[in-house]
Amino acid sequence: MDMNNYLVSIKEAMNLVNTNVLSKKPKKVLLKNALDLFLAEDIISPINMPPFHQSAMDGFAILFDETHQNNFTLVDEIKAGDNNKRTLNIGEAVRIFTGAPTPTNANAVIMQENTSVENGVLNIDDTLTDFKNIRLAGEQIKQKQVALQKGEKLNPAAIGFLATLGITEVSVYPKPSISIVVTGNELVTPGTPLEYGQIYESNAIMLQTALAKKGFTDVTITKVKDDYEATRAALNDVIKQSDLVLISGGISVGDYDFVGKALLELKTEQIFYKIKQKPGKPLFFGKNQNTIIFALPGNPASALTCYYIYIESALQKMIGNPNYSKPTISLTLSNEYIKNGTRGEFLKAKVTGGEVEILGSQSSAMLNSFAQANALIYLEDDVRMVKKGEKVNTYIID
Ligand SMILES: Nc1nc2c(c(=O)[nH]1)N[C@H]1C(S)=C(S)[C@@H](COP(=O)(O)OP(=O)(O)OC[C@H]3O[C@@H](n4cnc5c(N)ncnc54)[C@H](O)[C@@H]3O)O[C@H]1N2
Ligand code: MOO
Repeated sequence: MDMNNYLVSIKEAMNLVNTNVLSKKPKKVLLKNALDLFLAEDIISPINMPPFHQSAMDGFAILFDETHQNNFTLVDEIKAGDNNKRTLNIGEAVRIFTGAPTPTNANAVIMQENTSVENGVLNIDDTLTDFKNIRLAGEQIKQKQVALQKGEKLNPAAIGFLATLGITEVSVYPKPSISIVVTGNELVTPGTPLEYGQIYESNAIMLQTALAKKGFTDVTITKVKDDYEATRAALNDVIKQSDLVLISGGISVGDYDFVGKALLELKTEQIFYKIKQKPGKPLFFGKNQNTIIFALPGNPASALTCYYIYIESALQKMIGNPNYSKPTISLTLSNEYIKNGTRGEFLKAKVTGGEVEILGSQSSAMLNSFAQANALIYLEDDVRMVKKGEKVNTYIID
């Protein structure tokens, strides 16, 4: 691995993530486990839906023609679920209920509010039109037609729709298994008193909940000390076990930053290391066999920014989202900001109404303003300042 000083641009880094992360192999899953996953194949309807001509109302199914438009003879009753496949003669009617199969040649259902019955004869106070209140067999979808196409996202309606067709399993791109590895001698789990020199570990729970928010829950967390052997052993394990490894800290140039060296030792292919951006300059992205690896800078705001900008896209690629792009809008800025340096910047920001405000505490070590942010403003490398009233490119984080 070349831990050199070349910085890729933000655009290059985004492209490299998009081109190097591939979807997982499709897998059959039960429909109830397929929410928000993407179809890996077209779904062909095994049946007509509805499967039979169906009454849309409680009332009477009739067979009329131009000579016979009233005074129908009641000959039967059919309720929902009845296995009664019958026909009518002209001038006949059956009592019928919503969802019941209409007589196969019935040409209208009249809702009961518009009828009266006397001595077995049905009188109608309604206009008669062909197939009034009848849901025709196959009118929603016909057998062998494509119900949903490959690449469609399975929302609850899609899942319901497939269930109406009797489908129980679908082939989808599964979610990745994810390992979060947290490095740092100084880190203590919240709940324990701090000693001098220690801080509370917060990146694991932050990343874990960010993943959970997007439906990624197959996550394990490993904590390692700043020790080369321990780091290498932990990374070796998680790389073997996971589709995606997110490492926090230890990726910079300090004497106790062992992540880069360990990844190299484990024959990880470096795709990039360091981006011309603030925060999150020392972001490492690579592959080891089929495992995608991001080594995130330990500074909490840097780690989370990298998650939103790069890892969310990688996750969408992994689950086969065919057309994902980060939700971006151009908004009017409500305050001014002077940018130092030539790195592109992602600024914690708050969108209210049609405007966006750059928040205070932009330090990559701080989360206090990030906690109130719902957006990241992207300023390109060559921007020096942005003024109130200017339009800025804003990524919505939700
Ligand atoms: N000589 C240089 N030093 C540094 C550079 C540089 O280019 N040259 N880059 C700086 C930048 S920018 C960043 S970002 C950090 C990244 O360093 P590491 O990824 O090696 O992260 P650590 O040193 O382990 O931690 C940085 C910071 O974050 C705190 N931290 C780490 N993990 C957690 C956690 N899980 N929960 C809460 N806080 C965490 C850690 O205590 C440090 O304060 O390097 C700069 N240095
Ligand atoms: O790149 Mo570091 O993430 O700015 O603090």
